Amino acid sequence: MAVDHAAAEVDHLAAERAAARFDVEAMKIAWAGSRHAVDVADRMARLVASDPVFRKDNRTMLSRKDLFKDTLRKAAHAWKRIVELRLTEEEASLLRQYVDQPGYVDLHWGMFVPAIKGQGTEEQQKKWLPLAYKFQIIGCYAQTELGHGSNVQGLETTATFDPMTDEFVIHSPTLTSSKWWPGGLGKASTHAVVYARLITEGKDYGIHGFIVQLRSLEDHSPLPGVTLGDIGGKFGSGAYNSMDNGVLRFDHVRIPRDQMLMRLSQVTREGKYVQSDVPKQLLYGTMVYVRQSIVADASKALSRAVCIAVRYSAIRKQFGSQDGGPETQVLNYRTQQSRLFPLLASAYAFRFVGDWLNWLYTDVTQKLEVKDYSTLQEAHACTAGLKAVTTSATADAIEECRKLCGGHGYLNSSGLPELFAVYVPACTYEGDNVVLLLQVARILMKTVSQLTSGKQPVGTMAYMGKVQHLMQSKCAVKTEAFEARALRMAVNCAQNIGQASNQEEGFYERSPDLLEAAVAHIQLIIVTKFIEKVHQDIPGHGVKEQLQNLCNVYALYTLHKHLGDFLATGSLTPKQGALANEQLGKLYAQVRPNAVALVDAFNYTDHYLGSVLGRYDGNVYPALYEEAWKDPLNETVVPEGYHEYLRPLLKQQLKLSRL
Ligand SMILES: CCCCCCCCCCCCCCCC(=O)SCCNC(=O)CCNC(=O)[C@H](O)C(C)(C)COP(=O)(O)OP(=O)(O)OC[C@H]1O[C@@H](n2cnc3c(N)ncnc32)[C@H](O)[C@@H]1OP(=O)(O)O
Ligand SMILES: Cc1cc2nc3c(=O)[nH]c(=O)nc-3n(C[C@H](O)[C@H](O)[C@H](O)COP(=O)(O)OP(=O)(O)OC[C@H]3O[C@@H](n4cnc5c(N)ncnc54)[C@H](O)[C@@H]3O)c2cc1C
Repeated sequence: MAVDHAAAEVDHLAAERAAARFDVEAMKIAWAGSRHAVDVADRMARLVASDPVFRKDNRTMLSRKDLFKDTLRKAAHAWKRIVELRLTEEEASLLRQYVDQPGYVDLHWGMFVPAIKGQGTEEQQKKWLPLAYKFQIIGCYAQTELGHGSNVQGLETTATFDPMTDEFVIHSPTLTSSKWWPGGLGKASTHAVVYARLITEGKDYGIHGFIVQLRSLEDHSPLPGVTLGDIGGKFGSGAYNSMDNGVLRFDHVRIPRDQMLMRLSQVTREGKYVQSDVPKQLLYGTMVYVRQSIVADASKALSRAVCIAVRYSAIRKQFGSQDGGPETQVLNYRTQQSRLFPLLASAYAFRFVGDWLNWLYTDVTQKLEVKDYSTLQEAHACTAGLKAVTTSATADAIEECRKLCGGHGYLNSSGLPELFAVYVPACTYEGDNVVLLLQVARILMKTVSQLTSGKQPVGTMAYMGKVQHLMQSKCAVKTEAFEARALRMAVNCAQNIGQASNQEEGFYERSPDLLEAAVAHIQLIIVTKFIEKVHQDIPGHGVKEQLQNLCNVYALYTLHKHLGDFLATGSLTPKQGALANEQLGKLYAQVRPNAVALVDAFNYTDHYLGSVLGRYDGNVYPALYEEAWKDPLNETVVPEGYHEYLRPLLKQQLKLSRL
């Protein structure tokens, strides 16, 4: 008798859900942060999913032009809904998230508005923000150039003050000074915050921000002296190609003096440069803001990939029966668990450290308002380091999830190829991850060098103050081992640098080790914040226990993966390392019955997930089958090109065989 495999698979997910040992609704709250957060997210996700304009299942089949137009249409429709329904800022930003299509709107709200808020004076904010809030202007963030991205101080665009006319002249003196990459610049933006070298009274004062109009507000044509366009197709089909990353050149474009963002420093009517009493690093404030939102974004991308891979692994069966009986769900294979469950634990870890980072950012911002700059370095180190570690781990994890889904994971309809292609530039934008980790390493070296002077490190570096204890002690398998590993790696680097002829040379020579020391420090932060989370009062049957398990999985997996560091620094013995690995295997067995419910707690709609493999109902095979027929190649039974290229070939073979 023919078995209806499809029906059996659906039942599988129901059985998985029934077997879970915790309250999924309560876990949804723990994941989202509050009952309110669950409800708002749920409402916005459903609003998007039920609206045909937000359809995205055909995205990978659209040409670049059609995809871009579709992005404009979705952005306009989203704005219309936001206005019609009078959505709050929180609701509007969730709605944009669930539309899930990168576009100019991300840069407008994500960087242009924050740059004006952070670096503009009150009058400048009063003038420009209402225009931006109502979309009467569209803005982007034009910092990176063809020749320089990481080295911000090396940018070449100039803004020369002309006291005769009270204007700045914005100019691109070389090809390499062309702005290159800014999202939304290529086709959509009317304005940009442009970063350029300020020159006044013949002196170069370095990089400053300027608001520059690029396109006419009448017909969208470029203003005189402005050359701009899109920089071309990017990695993957669909994916980040919905974004118009652009190129921009200026030929002596004049802007009024008051379009220099003047909160941090000013140029007077006479052309005098006046530095405010705020640290010049605040120029980098927009990047700090975006880096913290990128960390929050990492847990979203990772949880999506893991949700697809866990549900599909519960559906997919291979081997296990020689006599026609049921095969084994691939989720039951120990290897599948040891690859997948650490990623599930990482999604939760990144979610909680992202919440903490958001708290830190808010705290630092409030301190800045009362001119307390003491936590600026901590904010920079944490945002840069966490951005680097979470995005690298997430990009690798999405690719691992694709492999965990076998052949079907390679299909666009699995959602994983597009998710990877959209996500992977996060390792580069907003600061290349290596460059950012070296920033963390510099701060670590500074902290180590100050230990002897008795200066007590604070914040996430406070553990380094326990140097006497951590350099000597044998550690139990818990946070202390992570602290000892991070501190000892940093101290080793500092000692090696100290032996070089000069500090800079030593830093350069030791930079590969410094990267690893920075990663160790950031992983300590992630583990610590996860532990702090599970020590909180978390309501709901079994929820705290599940989070405790995942926290242990994250810590022990990280330990296992970097065992070399722990052993080389003597932070653990080989025996402890082996025990930790034993323990990890046992934890996987505890995660197994809860795995499907743990990804259900992310509360993603099928629309947002965008994956036939990750469907909530588990009805994978009919959906895969149906999806295949939608491909444009299947519009005709006999393919285009048959008469030109296949038929002559086949006929020729026939003639040859008759010879
Ligand atoms: C789908 C929808 C999703 C939406 C959800 C949201 C996601 C949103 C996605 C948006 C989509 C992509 C959007 C991409 C947008 C770009 O990519 S915009 C361009 C980003 N560009 C970068 O990140 C460039 C990276 N480079 C840099 O940040 C800096 O130049 C570097 C590397 C930090 C070097 O800075 P530097 O001033 O040359 O040199 P350095 O001597 O190292 O630093 C000087 C001092 O400043 C300090 N410092 C450096 N940086 C900072 C800082 N940021 N803060 C405070 N202090 C700092 C240093 O610690 C140092 O301190 P001291 O030792 O003197 O005390
Ligand atoms: C999708 C996307 C969107 C973007 N959006 C924007 C935007 O909206 N606005 C904007 O202004 N920019 C944007 N960017 C640009 C982005 O910020 C830069 O690409 C990024 O900062 C990296 O700089 P880079 O390209 O100069 O890389 P490079 O610095 O040239 O990196 C090349 C290699 O050199 C290494 N390297 C560089 N410096 C060092 C060092 N000191 N020590 C050791 N190794 C080093 C890097 O690790 C990397 O391996 C975007 C980029 C992408 C990919």
